[in-house]
Amino acid sequence: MAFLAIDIGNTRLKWSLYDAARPGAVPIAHGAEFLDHIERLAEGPWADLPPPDSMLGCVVAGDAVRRRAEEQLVERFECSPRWVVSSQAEAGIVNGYDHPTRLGADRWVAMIGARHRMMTQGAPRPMVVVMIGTAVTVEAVDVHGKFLGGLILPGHGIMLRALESGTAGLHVPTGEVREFPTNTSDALTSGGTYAIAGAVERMVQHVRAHCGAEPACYMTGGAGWKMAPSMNGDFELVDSLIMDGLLVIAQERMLAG
Ligand SMILES: Nc1ncnc2c1ncn2[C@@H]1O[C@H](COP(=O)(O)OP(=O)(O)O)[C@@H](O)[C@H]1O
Ligand SMILES: CC(C)(COP(=O)(O)O)[C@@H](O)C(=O)NCCC(=O)O
Ligand SMILES: [K+]
Repeated sequence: MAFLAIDIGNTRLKWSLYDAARPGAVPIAHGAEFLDHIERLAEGPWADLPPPDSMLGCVVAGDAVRRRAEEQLVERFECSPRWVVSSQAEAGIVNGYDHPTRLGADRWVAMIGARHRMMTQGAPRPMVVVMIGTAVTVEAVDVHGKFLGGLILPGHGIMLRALESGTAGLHVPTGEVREFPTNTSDALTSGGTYAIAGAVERMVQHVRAHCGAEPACYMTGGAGWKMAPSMNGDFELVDSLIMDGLLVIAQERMLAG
């Protein structure tokens, strides 16, 4: 029962094909396409794949992008598209958002993936779940799996473009992360990196104070590896957090009939 998981963010579509919708499954194949290249999937990376029996995805890019992905799915696999919508509760997470369905589906699925991982690692703990994609999100989840709330920040690229377009003198190549930057490139790169690291540190403090326990901290997203060396504390970098969450949800829904 092959299963295809898809995550469409604001920059790239990521996909993973598994032999079954089972948490912990190893992908048979996986890939990522920038949104401009979605039309290549059916005749490119998907051309020689065994067709999945089902799929589940999350999409936060617009409706037009979602439709282009659905066209590829139907063209290549005749597979009915199914997309996760954030809800009141699913797979161990309870949604504390004012309007639960307005929470980005990628954030919801990543928390579900993180909670599942944390429960396999030992006793339940609160969590901080960080996603470094086009935007950066920093979620707080208590020991019972309640999503308390989260931060949204601009990602590295958006921060740099905002500074470039809002100033006369900030057009420079990417620099290095330095504690005390002494040139414009390093100052910009370090500023962006420590803005994210600082926001994450604050959320860790908030969770520690609110929950009275040390949170388990997970980080994911296309630019997670860039942030990892600059993070304080014990962050586990898990590239597959969203795919893991999709596997958990797909299996639970299958078991529920
Ligand atoms: N191969 C790559 N080369 C350069 N940057 C990358 C690459 N992959 C990811 N990134 C960085 O990660 C971000 C996109 O990550 P991703 O998780 O795909 O975002 P989203 O989910 O928002 O589409 C980009 O903004 C970019 O900074
Ligand atoms: C915050 C996001 C833009 C992150 O998108 P991404 O960086 O993964 O492309 C996305 O999850 C979103 O559009 N959320 C809806 C608003 C919300 O979660 O409150
Ligand atoms: K994402």
